[in-house]
Amino acid sequence: MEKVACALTIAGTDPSGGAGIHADLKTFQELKSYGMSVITSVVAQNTTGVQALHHVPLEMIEQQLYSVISDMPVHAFKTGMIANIDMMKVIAKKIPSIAAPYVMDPVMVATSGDPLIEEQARDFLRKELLPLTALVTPNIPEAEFLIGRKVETTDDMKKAARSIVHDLGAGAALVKGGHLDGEAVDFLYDGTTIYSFSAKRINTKNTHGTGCTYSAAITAYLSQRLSLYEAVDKAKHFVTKAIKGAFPIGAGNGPTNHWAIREKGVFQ
Ligand SMILES: Nc1ncnc2c1ncn2[C@@H]1O[C@H](COP(=O)(O)OP(=O)(O)O)[C@@H](O)[C@H]1O
Ligand SMILES: Cc1ncc(COP(=O)(O)OP(=O)(O)O)c(N)n1
Repeated sequence: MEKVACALTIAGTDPSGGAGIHADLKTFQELKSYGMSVITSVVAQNTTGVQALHHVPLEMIEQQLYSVISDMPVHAFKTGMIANIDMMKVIAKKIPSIAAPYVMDPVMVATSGDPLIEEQARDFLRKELLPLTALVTPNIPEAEFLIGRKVETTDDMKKAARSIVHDLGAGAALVKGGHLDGEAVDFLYDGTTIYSFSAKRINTKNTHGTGCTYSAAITAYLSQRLSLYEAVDKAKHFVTKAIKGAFPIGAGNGPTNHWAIREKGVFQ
């Protein structure tokens, strides 16, 4: 029988299709991993922000996890939006039974600035979920929260990546530089070596879903048994292409896009 790489995302939804579960599944599909999902929250949102949140009941999150894990192979998985401590507890309990690399996108606020997780849950995520990861992928504000100090330079980014691994117990850390000026440079620390991944900054406001797409691409490549370095390297190329191809649709920050055809006059 042929083997298929299977990737799972545990996250919230985005009916406008740019972020969350929707971005993750599109990315898995494009990168030729078989995509599966467990929904934590149904989020009414679009390119302008978050309009409403509905949290899936805990027993239903647990049931979805059971349905996937008891029947399907999982070769790598990621988490995105996990809104509160109770949800985190349910997920943390199941993680040890998934024998696959865990990529955490420590989602806290949307690009629009709307909060996606409860204030008190941030500490739980740092103390209880982070040590279970193979990789965590914070942006600058997320890294600042995790280590409790400012991250303003590339040197600070490298130090943050080291702290997240050595002081907080993550398997590896990828600190992303999208929120700084200049080159879009990210630093990966795997416990021994710092690697950098750099791309020319693209002048666009259409970055809705970049973090989701990037961590999903890493998860897809890990599910295909690439090394952590190779997975991040290929995912960086993928997300850069997706930002280049982002759409000026919607009134706010348009979604990233990797392949849909952009013809003059077709969009808006
Ligand atoms: N304008 C941009 N041009 C090119 N790459 C970017 C741009 N903005 C972000 N990136 C890259 O997109 C990825 C996501 O980064 P970042 O914006 O820092 O995280 P998040 O989307 O979670 O806030 C990183 O690889 C970052 O370097
Ligand atoms: C359900 C859900 N999960 C995550 C996000 C964050 O996406 P976005 O606002 O685009 O920020 P980055 O992916 O760029 O960090 C979301 N909006 N919704």
